[in-house]
Amino acid sequence: MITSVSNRAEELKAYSERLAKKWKNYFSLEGLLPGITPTAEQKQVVQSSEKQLIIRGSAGSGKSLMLAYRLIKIMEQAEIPQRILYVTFNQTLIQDTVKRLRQSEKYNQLVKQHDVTISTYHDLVRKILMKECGYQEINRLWMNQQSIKEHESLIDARVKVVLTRFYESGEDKKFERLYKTHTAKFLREEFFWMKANGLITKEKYVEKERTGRGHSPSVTRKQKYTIFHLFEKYNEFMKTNFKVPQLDMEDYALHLLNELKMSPRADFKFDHVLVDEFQDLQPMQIKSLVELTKDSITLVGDDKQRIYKRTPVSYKDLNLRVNARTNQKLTKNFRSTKQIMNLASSIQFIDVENVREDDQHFFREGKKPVIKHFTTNRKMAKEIIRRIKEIHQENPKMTIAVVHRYDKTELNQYGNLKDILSYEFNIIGIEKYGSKFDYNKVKKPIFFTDPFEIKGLEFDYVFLIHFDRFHYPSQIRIKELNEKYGGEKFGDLNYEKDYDEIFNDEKKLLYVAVTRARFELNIYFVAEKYQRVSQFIRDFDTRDYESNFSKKAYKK
Ligand SMILES: Nc1ncnc2c1ncn2[C@@H]1O[C@H](COP(=O)(O)OP(=O)(O)OP(=O)(O)O)[C@@H](O)[C@H]1O
Repeated sequence: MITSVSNRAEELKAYSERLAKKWKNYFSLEGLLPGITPTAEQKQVVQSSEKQLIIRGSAGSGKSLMLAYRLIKIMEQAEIPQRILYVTFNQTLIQDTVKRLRQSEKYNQLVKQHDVTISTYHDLVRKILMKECGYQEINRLWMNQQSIKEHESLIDARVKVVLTRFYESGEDKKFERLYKTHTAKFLREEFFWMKANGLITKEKYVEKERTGRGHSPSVTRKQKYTIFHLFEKYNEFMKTNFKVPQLDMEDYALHLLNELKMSPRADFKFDHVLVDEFQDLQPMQIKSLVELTKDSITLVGDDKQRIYKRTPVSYKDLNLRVNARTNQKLTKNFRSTKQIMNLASSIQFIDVENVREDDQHFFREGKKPVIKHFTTNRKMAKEIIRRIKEIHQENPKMTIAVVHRYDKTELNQYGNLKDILSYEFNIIGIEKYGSKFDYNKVKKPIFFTDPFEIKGLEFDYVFLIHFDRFHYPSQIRIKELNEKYGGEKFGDLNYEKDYDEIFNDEKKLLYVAVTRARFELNIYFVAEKYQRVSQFIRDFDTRDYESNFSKKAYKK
């Protein structure tokens, strides 16, 4: 009798503890941000109390928004001040995140009680290394296409010095000969790949198969020893040849991991880490963020939007335990119309699931996207100007982006589309994304940008131009590939694999660009004949778009 009473008391105690825990973890999402009523699946990912959580979902499903909600939840439920880190890809996305969070009364109240850092990965690590670990000046890295290219060219030049010294000193005689195609640029790519994946010991590098980057030029096992020697020489050069030791962009994660290994209880660790656009972080960068976390980590992303090269990794190697509870998905789309997403989700990739997202639900409907052919730039410009003026007449505050693929020199040339549009509109770059504009002005703002710069952002109307076979896929990339192989090499398995990979990457860029549009998507191209349209049109179902040319040839 006595035992049974005490058992019951135990049971009751356990029950009330479970209930209390449940209530403690319960967090009300109502009215946190104006105009937003989270869906049941969104609530579920915010409420999750998993210490490691990965949230996936197609473009516009509210991943970034739910990450912001999780940040607020963490702050509200904490009994003592927390150190919280929110990592996003670039400066524009930081501004956008802060702007979004500031709209929440609750965030404004709570943020004063906690230590919240919102930063890009590289800025964060730079700050930790300099402020906490005694590193000397580290140059700041900007996460945009142009700065990344400049950084890569700088490193190419340094690798070239190392390579020249290697040959001129006669040291090369002691090693397996490299091919002519093993240029400084190739070596830099190889070194970055090694660092990004943590293959920094001879054994690991020699054993690792080549994945997630080009297959050319080929490298024999013996040559890998030569390359590893050059890798060590390069690292030494970066460390000792300058007034202060230099870091390349893939060094950051390795240095941070090293510091964390030396002091596992480091003060600079965070209680909670939240990561947006995690598909574009490298394996070692993700690993370092996992290690930088004391309590919880949430990562959100979409593999279809991966626009920077990354090797497929096993989560286990990154110390991430992934199962059904820790890996969640959002399926309702809040940004784009059903018609825009129908077109976007028919783009076929070779490295991510190609399911036409039938489980996806939509918040809004609209016109079918239009693909239009023009014979001259002027004619296209005239149509863009006409349509934008029409949109502005209805609502001058609508955000509009023209997404081009000009390179830097083309952009400075006279007579390009930017030039023509600037007579009518205030042409602005993506760095102004968070700015306020005076819409009463005659010249209204329109964004003129390339697809790399607009990940994570959204616009009411998108005009995607250059949808021809020279720009999608970029013929510059195909040309570089052909140079590597000494011409087109169809029939050569490696060439074909690399060729397909370029197609795949370029399709992801297209996916990112088209999924930025909220209400309307216009896809334009200029060519003598409409048959010069991008080959990617073949992925689309002809019923999903309108065109001013015959679609017959593109029917599947
Ligand atoms: N429940 C909701 N109610 C209303 N609007 C919502 C809701 N969820 C998300 N949105 C809106 O949908 C848009 C897309 O959200 P968000 O930017 O978070 O998507 P995402 O999945 O991060 O997109 P991407 O992968 O393209 O970065 C935003 O304008 C957001 O405010």
